[in-house]
Amino acid sequence: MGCCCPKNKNKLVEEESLNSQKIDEEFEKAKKKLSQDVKILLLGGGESGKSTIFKQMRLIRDGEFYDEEIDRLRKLIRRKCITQMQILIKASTKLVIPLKKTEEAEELLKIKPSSTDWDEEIGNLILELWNDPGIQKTYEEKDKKFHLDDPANYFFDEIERISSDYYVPQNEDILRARTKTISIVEEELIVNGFKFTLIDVGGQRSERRKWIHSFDGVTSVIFVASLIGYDQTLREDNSVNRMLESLNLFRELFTRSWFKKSSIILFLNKKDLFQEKIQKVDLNVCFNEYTGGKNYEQALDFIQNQFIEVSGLGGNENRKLYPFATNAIDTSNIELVMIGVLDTILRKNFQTLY
Ligand SMILES: Nc1nc2c(ncn2[C@@H]2O[C@H](COP(=O)(O)OP(=O)(O)OP(=O)(O)O)[C@@H](O)[C@H]2O)c(=O)[nH]1
Ligand SMILES: [Mg+2]
Repeated sequence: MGCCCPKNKNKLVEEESLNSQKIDEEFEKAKKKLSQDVKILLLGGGESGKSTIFKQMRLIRDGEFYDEEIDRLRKLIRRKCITQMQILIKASTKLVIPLKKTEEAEELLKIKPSSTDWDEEIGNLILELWNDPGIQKTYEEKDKKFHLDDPANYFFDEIERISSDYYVPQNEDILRARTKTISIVEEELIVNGFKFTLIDVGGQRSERRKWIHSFDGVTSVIFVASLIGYDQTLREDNSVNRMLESLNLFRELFTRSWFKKSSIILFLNKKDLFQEKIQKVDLNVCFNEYTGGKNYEQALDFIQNQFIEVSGLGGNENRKLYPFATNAIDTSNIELVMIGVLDTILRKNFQTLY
């Protein structure tokens, strides 16, 4: 029989803990050097939250957004308020939902968002319409019957502030202002003292063929999937469910073996909106076999397992999938998660040196 006397056992434990302490110390020393070469690619379907995570990283690095960006974003946010309300008005007509504020609706439809300067009258129109029960009823039909940007209600609720002459977009507004990514954006970033390169690409179908150019030398992929996609269809194809598209895309990453050597991190994003949606829309609209009802944890677990299953990494000890539930609007959540992600990536890189 092997040695089992307490004295030797204690010695073994001591040696093991000394060893792991030594590895930790070496890892801390190597961390700075290793992080220089870390290249992380954000992948995932359209509107999953990649660029919002990218923006958060820049915010964490710089502490604020630049003035010239703020000017552009003020215009973008106001333009969005007009276009999103126009979508709601048109949807109400299509769904035959009567409005009380028909004159205001006609006025707003006449505005050309890209060539009109903002004035407070536009803000008043939007406020009146947002308070119209017909518009509220139409809003409840979004996702099921038509597409609207996820944060549209946030901007409408804030319309008086946004409409004011003194309006300066706050970080919360900027993080919610959406523009579809149509290029590849690469930036050197810093979290917790460690530099790395983050790459953001467009997630809609037409953008994906550009991805291949970003794959070179990638240390890690953060795959971003929107948790609320289970009752949404793609903007680019109304017959395809967003969650299923995201799972297919994820499967493709593994079947094509593009990232054989990279660590794959999964961000199950928009957990804040998911928490609300799961109370109203059952996950079984997308997955027949789901029986967990409105329970957030069960629903989250179920979705996570779907991703683990398609990756085929469930039983693979050498190649693990690292899942995180995230809220890309919440700076402290993203900072905390990124510290964990970087640590995981660096440790993996470190292990390959030995
Ligand atoms: N509430 C909430 N909104 C989010 C979250 N993540 C992203 N959003 C919003 O969702 C919208 C789409 O996010 P983007 O970051 O532009 O999505 P993307 O993946 O870059 O989209 P593409 O560029 O088309 O591929 C934006 O309005 C974001 O503010 C989240 O975790 N919570
Ligand atoms: Mg984007």
